[in-house]
Amino acid sequence: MALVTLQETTLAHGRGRHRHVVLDSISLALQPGERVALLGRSGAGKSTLLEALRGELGNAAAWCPQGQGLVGALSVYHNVYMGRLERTSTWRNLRNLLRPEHHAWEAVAELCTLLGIGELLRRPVEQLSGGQRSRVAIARALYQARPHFLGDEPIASVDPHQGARLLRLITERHGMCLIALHQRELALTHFDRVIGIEQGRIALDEPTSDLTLEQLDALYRPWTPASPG
Ligand SMILES: Nc1ncnc2c1ncn2[C@@H]1O[C@H](COP(=O)(O)OP(=O)(O)OP(=O)(O)O)[C@@H](O)[C@H]1O
Repeated sequence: MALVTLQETTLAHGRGRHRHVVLDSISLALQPGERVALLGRSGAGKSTLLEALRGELGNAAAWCPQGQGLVGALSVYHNVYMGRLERTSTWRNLRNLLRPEHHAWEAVAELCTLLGIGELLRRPVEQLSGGQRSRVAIARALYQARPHFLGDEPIASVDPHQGARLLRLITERHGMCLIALHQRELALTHFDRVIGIEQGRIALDEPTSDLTLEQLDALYRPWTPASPG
């Protein structure tokens, strides 16, 4: 049985005169255990689709947002710890903010070491590089320890080699993974299926074994509105 299904669903922003349809009457089903890459040009609707699926999956999916949503003034430890804030009481969270609990510190440290940022635990996130921040955001999503994973360009700021390693870490810890990215080679090598969106529709939805780089490149070609008549 599919984990989540969209059936002729239209996704839009705004209301009334300001309503802007991003994806029109799309259908898709995500299966347990699938690793799915989400591709499409900037503005194609990847984030919009991820938000809709996030609404469907709720707490079953860890969420790694675009732009990371980190708190710059807080340490790496505290940003990662925030992945589980909702699971503990406000009082305990406040106490942990001032004086980290030993077992929470150990768990975050272990995760950060795995991601190559173990030595940065006490460093405020605002003092990190873009790639280091990406890894903090991924650590925070992994710390959520949810069955599935939704990621909006989580490896955008890292080199391909590191990107491949991070994708492996994410996919081996989750059942279904749906990850937006622009690295087409990694989409082919680290995923089972690619969903490509273009001009308000799902233009491609195939197993990676049936796909070539050229087919993925086609999702990024500049498009011109159809000429009249
Ligand atoms: N809150 C919003 N209100 C109105 N329009 C929005 C809103 N968020 C996104 N859009 C519009 O919806 C369309 C799809 O945006 P979306 O962020 O889903 O694209 P994307 O594929 O994730 O792009 P990128 O790769 O640049 O992150 C764009 O035209 C964008 O301007």
